[in-house]
Amino acid sequence: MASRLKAHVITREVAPGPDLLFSAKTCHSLICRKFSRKVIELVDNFLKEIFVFRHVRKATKRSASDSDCIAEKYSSHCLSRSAIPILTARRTTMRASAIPRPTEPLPNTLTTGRHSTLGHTGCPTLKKPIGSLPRVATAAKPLATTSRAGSTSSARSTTLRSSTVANKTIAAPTARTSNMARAVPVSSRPPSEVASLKSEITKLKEELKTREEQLKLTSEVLEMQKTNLTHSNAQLENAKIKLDLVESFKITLEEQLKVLKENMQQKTAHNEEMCQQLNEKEAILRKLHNDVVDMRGQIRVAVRVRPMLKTEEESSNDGIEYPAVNAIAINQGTRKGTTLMFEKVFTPLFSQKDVFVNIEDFILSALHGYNVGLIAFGQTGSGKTHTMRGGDAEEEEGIIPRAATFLFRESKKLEATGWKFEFSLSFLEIYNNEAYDLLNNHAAVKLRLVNQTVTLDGLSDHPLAKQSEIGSLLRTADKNRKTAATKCNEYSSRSHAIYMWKIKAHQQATGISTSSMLKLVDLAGSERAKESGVIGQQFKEMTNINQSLSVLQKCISLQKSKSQHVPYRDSKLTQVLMDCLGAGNSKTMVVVNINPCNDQATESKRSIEFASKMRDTHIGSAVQQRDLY
Ligand SMILES: Nc1ncnc2c1ncn2[C@@H]1O[C@H](COP(=O)(O)OP(=O)(O)OP(=O)(O)O)[C@@H](O)[C@H]1O
Repeated sequence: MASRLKAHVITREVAPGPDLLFSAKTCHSLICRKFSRKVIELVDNFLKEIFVFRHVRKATKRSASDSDCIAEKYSSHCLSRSAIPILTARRTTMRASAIPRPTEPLPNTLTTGRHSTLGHTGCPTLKKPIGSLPRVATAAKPLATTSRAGSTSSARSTTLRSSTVANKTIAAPTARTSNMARAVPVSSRPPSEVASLKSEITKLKEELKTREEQLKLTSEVLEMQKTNLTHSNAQLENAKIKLDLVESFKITLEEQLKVLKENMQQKTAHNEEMCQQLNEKEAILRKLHNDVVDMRGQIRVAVRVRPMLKTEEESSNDGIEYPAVNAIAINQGTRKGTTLMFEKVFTPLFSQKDVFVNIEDFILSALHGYNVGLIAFGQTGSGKTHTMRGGDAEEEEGIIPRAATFLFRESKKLEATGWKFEFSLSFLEIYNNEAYDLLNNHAAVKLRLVNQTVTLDGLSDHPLAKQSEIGSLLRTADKNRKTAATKCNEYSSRSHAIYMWKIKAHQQATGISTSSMLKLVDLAGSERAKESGVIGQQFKEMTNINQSLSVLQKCISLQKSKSQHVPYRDSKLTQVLMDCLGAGNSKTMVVVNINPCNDQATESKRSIEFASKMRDTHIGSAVQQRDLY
């Protein structure tokens, strides 16, 4: 422990000369030799002052000459001669790292007495154990030439060190020794040295002042930084508060989002359920609708009696009676006609719109995926073209343009339930038992009958994206269709016109796809050569018209009698209409047009009797035309 209690107080670290060493042993010796309290106090003060000096010097970089002043102070009058030998000096090298920090407690008081623990547990005169005081690196210059006096001290000075003692002993005279007299006071130093020291002091003072200013500046900067730090801390606090708010807001939003998601999921599920129910109900509705249509008859027949024309004012029209809403009887003079029942009887009072409203359900079946045929039948001039094509004015529009409007309107409604539709149009004319394309410069169309199915080679197909596109197509067809003036009709159709709609439908949800066909047929009118007064080409036309209509009637009659062979092949007209007449799976409606004039009663009666036959013709239930994949 004693070795740890060394107190190295180095004066020569600041001034050239030998180092002064107070070892634990020295202190111990000092006390054991019963130095007076005064001496010990002096040593104590010296130690303190040197300690303070070291710290101040470290902080202010004071010069070595200041330490000389301290040494001089003590050497001049403080330590007794007997103590000097104890304060031996020796050269010591101290590590810079061992320099005590300014916070290190100062040595306080040395104690005297035999029972001191100095040398065993540490120096009791110092608050910090002496041994813990560091060594300080020093230069090796002699402190003063007078230090040799210390080496000649009394017999009690036993710890003088080696050969360097004479040069290294600090001038530390005591009051009791004559060595004091040998100490060199400042006043006795050479003037040059004093001037140098003073200059050094002045420099030190200036440096101290500079340092103090720097310290002040640094303090101000520190203060500013403290203020900034406080400000930053306040900002940080604010940011933390905001972050907390944002966090809580985020949590609230997340909770709301969660609730919304749950609601959305529930509503989506509910929606899907509703859609499914809607689809199911729509399917049921369709089936019911088609069942109702099917129950009305195999070939549905309606009769339309046109009004009297201005050219017919001289004729009478009292021969036709309407015993019931769906009944008609045509009298021939005084002979009462048979009352016949039909799907519908349209009197001359029925407008174009009224007629269409009564048959639109039938056309709707085409959107539902069924093949549908609507045929206008009747003698020449009875109003077939008027019923099917109509006039240019909106209220005069016939079934063909109204069907276009209806199909687009209804398809939009069905699109709400997930259906998508594609429409395309083809217009075919059968003139003199040959087929032509009414939308392609009257190009010839070749009919091929394979397995009860007719293929129309060369017939152009025109996609229809908008309802407004139908107008130009109809005008083209009107222009290409053969008409001529006859005695019976100023604009008599000399051909059969078939307006064909191809309808493709697809529903994403159910995966159902259908391809159906709607045929709107404006037949040429049957006529008698005598009445129509046609000759030449028109006679040939009339013959072909009558022949094709005769085959049509024959096919319907044989279909009704469930004959094994129905001669559809005998005419191009019956080949094209085969699927509407019983060989296929179409829903078919025939509108029989009647001339109201009494003088046409025979022909009108023949027409309704044929219509009645058609009504009884079984053509089988229509089948939805689903696409198979
Ligand atoms: N319901 C009606 N209301 C008013 N006019 C009509 C009606 N039906 C037909 N007409 C008129 O009667 C005339 C003959 O009609 P339309 O040309 O349609 O007969 P059609 O049966 O087609 O004759 P064809 O077989 O010779 O072509 C036309 O002038 C037409 O405008």
